[in-house]
Amino acid sequence: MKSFDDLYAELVQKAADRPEGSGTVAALDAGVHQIGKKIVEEAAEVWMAAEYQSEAETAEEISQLLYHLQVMMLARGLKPEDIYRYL
Ligand SMILES: N=c1c2ncn([C@@H]3O[C@H](COP(=O)(O)OP(=O)(O)OP(=O)(O)O)[C@@H](O)[C@H]3O)c2ncn1[C@@H]1O[C@H](COP(=O)(O)O)[C@@H](O)[C@H]1O
Repeated sequence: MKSFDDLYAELVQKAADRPEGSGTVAALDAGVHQIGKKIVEEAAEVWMAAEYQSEAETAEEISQLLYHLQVMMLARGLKPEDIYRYL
């Protein structure tokens, strides 16, 4: 099972290697404004899933929000440690 840190390491590699078809590379190229819009969209989907959908569906939406937050971390040059210090 993939952890938060595992996913971050994978995304760092994607950003460096820039493989064809990577959604992460496309999102990073689109920039902070577009990534921010996606975060807001995914956050709303988490909210709606938590109110009206199953636990599994809510968990999936949360995973997608975490992914897009990690893309924003990469776009702004933030590492997990930079976030953990505030937890
Ligand atoms: N965990 C994720 C992940 N979660 C969410 N997403 C993206 O976020 C979107 C969220 O889905 P929605 O249901 O909101 O779909 P949507 O609105 O139709 O999506 P889009 O039209 O915006 O693509 C998905 O379509 C993916 O593009 C993710 N994209 C990639 N990953 C993982 O990130 C890694 C790198 O991925 P690539 O860069 O694509 O190789 C891989 O391990 C992937 O599994």
